[in-house]
Amino acid sequence: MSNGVVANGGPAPTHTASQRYLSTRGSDSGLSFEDVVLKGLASDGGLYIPEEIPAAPEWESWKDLSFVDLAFNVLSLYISPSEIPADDLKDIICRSYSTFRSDQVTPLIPLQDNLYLLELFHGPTFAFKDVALQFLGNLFEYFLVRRNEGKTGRDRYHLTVVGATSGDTGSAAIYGLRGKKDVSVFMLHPKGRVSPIQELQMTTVLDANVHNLAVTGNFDNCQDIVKALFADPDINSTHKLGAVNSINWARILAQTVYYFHSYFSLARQHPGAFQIGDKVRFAVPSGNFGDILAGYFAHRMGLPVDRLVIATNENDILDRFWKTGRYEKQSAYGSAAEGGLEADGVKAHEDGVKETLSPAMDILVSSNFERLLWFLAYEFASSAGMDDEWNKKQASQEVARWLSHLKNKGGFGPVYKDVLEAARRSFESERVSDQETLDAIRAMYKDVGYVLDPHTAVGVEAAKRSAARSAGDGVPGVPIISLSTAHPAKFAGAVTLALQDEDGFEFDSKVLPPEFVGLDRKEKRVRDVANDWMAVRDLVKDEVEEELKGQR
Ligand SMILES: Cc1ncc(COP(=O)(O)O)c(C=O)c1O
Ligand SMILES: N[C@@H](CCOP(=O)(O)O)C(=O)O
Repeated sequence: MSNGVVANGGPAPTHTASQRYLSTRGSDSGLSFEDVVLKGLASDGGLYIPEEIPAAPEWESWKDLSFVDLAFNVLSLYISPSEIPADDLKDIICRSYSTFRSDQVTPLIPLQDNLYLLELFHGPTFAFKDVALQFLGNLFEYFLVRRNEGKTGRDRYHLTVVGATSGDTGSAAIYGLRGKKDVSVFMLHPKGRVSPIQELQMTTVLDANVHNLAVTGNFDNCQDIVKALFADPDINSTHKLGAVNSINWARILAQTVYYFHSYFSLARQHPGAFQIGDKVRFAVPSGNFGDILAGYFAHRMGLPVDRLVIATNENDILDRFWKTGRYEKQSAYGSAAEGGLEADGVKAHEDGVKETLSPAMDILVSSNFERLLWFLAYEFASSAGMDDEWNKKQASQEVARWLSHLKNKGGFGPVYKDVLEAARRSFESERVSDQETLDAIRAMYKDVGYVLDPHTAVGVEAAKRSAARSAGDGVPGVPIISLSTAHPAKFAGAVTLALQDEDGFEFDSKVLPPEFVGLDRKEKRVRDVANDWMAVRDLVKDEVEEELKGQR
């Protein structure tokens, strides 16, 4: 296909056909939006990407649109009316954002100087995941109602969602899917390694279709179990597995909207001073690389992005890649885990993951990085002057090779110089320690009275360093939008640690929203499971069977 593409050139947009999708590892191509949303992960283990990135035509004219209308325009570039009629898509979008507490959905807050905070936590579970998962929950429901029309009993398409969470995806997915017909949800979290509020948000949801599994292990173990289930042809075909993690393309797509929205908010806040067409920088607290990848897509669609600043905590595989061109689970230049140390008081597990104050980013391997790698490899292949099919094939082969090295040897790289240079043209990266996170929370509270959550603080610290670097290079003045990915009340421990000695600070009155009060007195449901994908597979099968018996 065809229309309005920036990735590979092509004619002007007409947007009558949906984008087609391919797997980053090359085995699948030509899939529809509905196929990739329901399948989640490709059968070769790859992630789905659009075959082309559409240019947003006349995006400048979207400046005064509401969030919902803007979302409709952005999503329509990827979903044609032949796949979801326009009125239905509008209805799905409206319902998804009617659950948010802010009428702007994702408001932009001026913090200081040229620094702005994009508050993404006004959805039901107080984290940025709601923006995509409210939409994805309604999208699943829409496709299932359509597929199951006139069908009864075992003929109905029943989706078995399996997801891994370090805390936020879990509750957002559960709130997006609880009580929905024809869907069961299994969320795996690392036992004891999510914050108390996050755990309560998940385990106090008692709907029959919601199943919380506490895995003895870390987040990467949970993610590996999910990927092993998707790779198992048996359960995948008998149980029609679905994904809610950012491996699901719909997650990334929905998140591109707030990059556009915040850009326009900035223009509206500064008429005259900030013109449409001026560049901005985005700083993004990063773990699985989904949120910042959405920014990359917005940029490729035409949004004037100067740089995307990756902000990692001490689990810094991304930062190390941007500095060295190597993507390795263990740091070659020494980590607390290798030395068995407790650097800066950070607990390092034998598995290499460090337990930090920003636990949602305690990730060894960032799954969405694979999608960026494909585009970088594609750009590199395109310089050889061959046809587009060849370029795509080359990119997929390269990605498959890199990912196989990651799996079998624990890493790959250094990548080709051109690939790293292309990565550095769009992105820069920063690593922020726990101590620096606490300092950032404290400084922002002292300076402007704003309470940052620890993940957001990692982003803000990175944003400030990025601004300082630009000023040093003689190019000051680019506004920076730092993404605020969670409400501070979700991470009481870190926030209290940072602010307990500040005059007048009191967590319950200053930070805690009424929605969290009394959560710990509610009934909970959760099952402990070993770090063993086959045990999880058997449990999922049994539980789905029970659920279906109860319904039919
Ligand atoms: C609060 C918070 N901030 C940042 C991140 C990192 O986002 P991503 O995994 O999309 O890079 C997460 C988890 O995904 C999160 O829950
Ligand atoms: N930080 C995440 C980890 C899963 O990331 P996802 O964006 O791929 O779902 C979480 O909160 O669960």
